Amino acid sequence: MSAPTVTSTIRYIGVDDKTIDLFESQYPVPNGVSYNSYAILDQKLAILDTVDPRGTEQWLKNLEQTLAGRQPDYLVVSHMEPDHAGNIQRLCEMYPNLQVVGNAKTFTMIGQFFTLDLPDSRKVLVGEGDTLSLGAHTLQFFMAPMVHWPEVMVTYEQSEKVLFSADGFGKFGTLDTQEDWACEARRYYFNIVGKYGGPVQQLLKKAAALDIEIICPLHGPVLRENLGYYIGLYDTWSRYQPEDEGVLLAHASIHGHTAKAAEKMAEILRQKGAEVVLCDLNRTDVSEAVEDAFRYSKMLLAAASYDAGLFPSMEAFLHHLKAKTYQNRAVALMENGSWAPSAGKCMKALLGEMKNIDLCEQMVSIRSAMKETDLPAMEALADELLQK
Ligand SMILES: Cc1cc2nc3c(=O)[nH]c(=O)nc-3n(C[C@H](O)[C@H](O)[C@H](O)COP(=O)(O)O)c2cc1C
Repeated sequence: MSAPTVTSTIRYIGVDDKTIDLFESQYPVPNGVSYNSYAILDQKLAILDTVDPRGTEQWLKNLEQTLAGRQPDYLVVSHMEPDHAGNIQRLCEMYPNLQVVGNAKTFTMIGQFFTLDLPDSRKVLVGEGDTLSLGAHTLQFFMAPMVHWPEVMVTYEQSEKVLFSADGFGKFGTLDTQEDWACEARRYYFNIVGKYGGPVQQLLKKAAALDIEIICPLHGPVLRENLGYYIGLYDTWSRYQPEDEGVLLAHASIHGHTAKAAEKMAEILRQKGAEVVLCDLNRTDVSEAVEDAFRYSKMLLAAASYDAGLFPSMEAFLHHLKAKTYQNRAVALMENGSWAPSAGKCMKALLGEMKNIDLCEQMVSIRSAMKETDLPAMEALADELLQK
């Protein structure tokens, strides 16, 4: 396995999945994903989370190698989503003396997902701040409801100062992927956890009271250096504040004219000194567009009218943004229509359902193809957006 050793007594036993096409059946993961699972070797041996059923075979091999003939005493369940909980039943059946550590909601979900009749003697029910000694290691549990799902909890190991952060600080990409952390962690965060900024803030407050040297998430690399950087990004993201000054210019064109106008608009904005990311919503996965919408301080949307409404890729994008509680951004609109433009009105209505959107008063309305005569209005819209 391409596994990191977390510490000499805390072992990584997770697996890389390079063959999955869509994570959670909707997110493309060109570099795959890792399902992280850990083992703490002490007088008592604890396993922290299992893996997706797609990784069972490799995980069992990693587990066997790490156990080296020992029996695990505890399975700590941070999160019941099947990419982590998929092997709970299997593990409990393999080790009849294994005790499962979870909160009340964990055990309800175990009953829902599995046909596993765990007697009370095999359940260790924990609540906020409870501890469990393994010998030299002490686990402390903190509830993190809605840092993705309601039963989520994180575990802090006191002696080695390790935070097992559940889906928090997760990232797409297998562990052997060489890439910048922030890009795929940001796409993961906003698309998967993004709706739950408030609960993430609550968790960050709890984490601030702990002395953390290592963060072990359930996806992506173990973080052990410069932790302030990662925690700072999570703080910015979960407060819905922009990470960078700049404009996401997202366009939805049918025959290319709206796209051409968007490209011209990008040129105008750049000439005025703005950082611009251009996104063709028809040809870019919406999770990438959602990521950039949250990353930047401003957004300009350019869309074709369609059947007295809005071209579907733009409509879908705005629905995704609303679902992830997009807010606190300045937005400008460009529409295109050949007989009765309707895109602008539709975009305004969808943006009107979001919180704290500072919409430009001006809107550029193009008839079929952008002309020289459209340029003054485009310049003026760019100025208005950049002044916000
Ligand atoms: C199926 C279809 C429906 C359309 N519906 C409208 C409409 O309701 N109102 C309108 O003004 N233009 C409508 N249009 C025209 C588009 O908005 C047109 O493609 C656009 O003006 C040119 O920009 P584009 O090259 O980016 O597609 C429609 C086009 C298509 C193909």
